[in-house]
Amino acid sequence: MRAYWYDNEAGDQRQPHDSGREVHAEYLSQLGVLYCRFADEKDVDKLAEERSYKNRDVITVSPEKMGDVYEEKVKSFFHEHLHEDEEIRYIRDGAGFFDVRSEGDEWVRIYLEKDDLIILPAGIYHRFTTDTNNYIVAMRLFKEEPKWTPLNRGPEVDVNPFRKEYLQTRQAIPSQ
Ligand SMILES: CSCCC(=O)/C(O)=C/O
Ligand SMILES: [Fe+2]
Repeated sequence: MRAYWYDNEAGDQRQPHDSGREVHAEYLSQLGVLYCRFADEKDVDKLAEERSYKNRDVITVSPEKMGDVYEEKVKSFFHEHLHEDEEIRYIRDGAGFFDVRSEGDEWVRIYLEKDDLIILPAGIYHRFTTDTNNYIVAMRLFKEEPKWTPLNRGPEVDVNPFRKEYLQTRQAIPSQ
């Protein structure tokens, strides 16, 4: 895992867009974003049990696996959105970028590779993209049935109760 401020330069989303300004895991945790490195899948079983995650699936995001819909899918993952549940992703192969909004509404880019696990809190605005290798395999954990429900950023979603709850719990974040 490596986290840094996104450079906001135009260009391919799959490029690193690395401003060179690093972000530490402690700051991510202030945003409610938790990171772990698990070499053993049993550690994920334990985490799933502790947090009452009953279901999981494995998604491969690549042109080989997805065919014609790959570009469309990557575009939809990169559209800024939130979920009403936590997003837990455990990377099994390949790599990709999760971008999360900071308390000042800037993008923090988090690069994840095999054995990295991330937990994004409900209500945080974020987006995802593969890197230039166009290949990631991720385990997705679900409390209930496997389902991906993004709520794209907009005035209605800004006042979504899960968004408001997220902002309330993050009120005391000092800017970095
Ligand atoms: C690599 S998992 C696919 C992306 C995804 O599920 C998501 O919610 C991105 O924000
Ligand atoms: Fe998401």
